[in-house]
Amino acid sequence: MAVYTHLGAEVLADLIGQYDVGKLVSAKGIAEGVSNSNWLIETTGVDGTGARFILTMYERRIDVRELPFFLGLLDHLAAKHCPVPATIHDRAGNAYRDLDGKSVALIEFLPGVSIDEPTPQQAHAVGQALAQIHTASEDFSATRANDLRPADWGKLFEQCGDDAIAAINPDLLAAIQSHLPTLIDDWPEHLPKGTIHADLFPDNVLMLNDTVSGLIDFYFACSDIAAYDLAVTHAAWCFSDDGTQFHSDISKGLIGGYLSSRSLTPAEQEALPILAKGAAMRFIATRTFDWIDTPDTALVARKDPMAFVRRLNHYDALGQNAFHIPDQTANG
Ligand SMILES: Nc1ncnc2c1ncn2[C@@H]1O[C@H](COP(=O)(O)OP(=O)(O)OP(=O)(O)O)[C@@H](O)[C@H]1O
Ligand SMILES: N[C@@H](CCO)C(=O)O
Repeated sequence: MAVYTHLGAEVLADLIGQYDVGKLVSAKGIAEGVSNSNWLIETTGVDGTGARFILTMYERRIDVRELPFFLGLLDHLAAKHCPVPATIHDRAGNAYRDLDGKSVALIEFLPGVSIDEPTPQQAHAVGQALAQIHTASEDFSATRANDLRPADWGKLFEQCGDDAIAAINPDLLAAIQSHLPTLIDDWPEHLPKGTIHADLFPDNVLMLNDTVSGLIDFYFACSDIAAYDLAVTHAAWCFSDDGTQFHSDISKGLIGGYLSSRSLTPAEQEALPILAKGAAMRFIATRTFDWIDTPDTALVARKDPMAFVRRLNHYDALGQNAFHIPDQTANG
């Protein structure tokens, strides 16, 4: 369920009337997603041939003061022909509006479906699209600090408390205690930074066959290490959901796709194992926090932190061999 607020037909028609998109035809709540309320909006379109949009109401987690960064980034990337939805501005030029004390944005609808089990070709397309947004955002001037860096993972674990963490699974606490200090001490701060998506999971990618039609949900986007974004995407795409199986063909496809559009420096390549362990720890941290914070009777399904402990152990065991850097493109 992800429609937290009821919007009546008149309120919606009045809202859509603030944009040059034709008249409201229908609005359907979208079940996917947990952070915001989303509706699929159909209008008559400016020329009467019909048009579709996504209306997002920002419910929680997102600080409204950060909306200019997130929505400005979408506009910047869309203008550079990256597969991301542009925001629709109202007649006064606003990218977002206030509706009964909550912020709402109207966003371009992109076709496509999220893929659960990608093929290597699809992973290649995802890697390429990720590199494309890294390159296209090089001249995006706005910045946003990443609020989920190694020290922040530590703070989340402190808030949870060791006993509560061990109660989920003793191996969870053991993995945190054995890896977090090194990740904090050895985090490769010197690597090239830029604007990153930071949460490019399969549910945030829309695909039409082997083509990426949409990268969505940029609400963790921030200014940080570019290769960390590749590591996050690797951790998100190259394993079975529960983290028990590593798919090396997907890894090859993803990294090959990334390198086809943006090269990795030798330092970035060398840092991939620690970045990937960090990526796993970032999702262990938020999943552990959410697990403890969300009652097991809640409507929202909790995500298992152990799925990322298994990824962390895999990266720890394989080191550089978890990545597949083709020699001929390695240095651009
Ligand atoms: N621009 C878009 N075009 C087409 N469909 C979209 C678009 N944006 C969102 N969607 C659809 O809406 C669903 C929910 O969007 P999203 O994942 O951004 O939700 P959320 O609640 O904001 O995020 P989260 O997944 O972090 O809880 C997506 O799974 C997708 O089906
Ligand atoms: N994609 C994340 C949730 C958002 O941070 C996860 O699967 O844990």
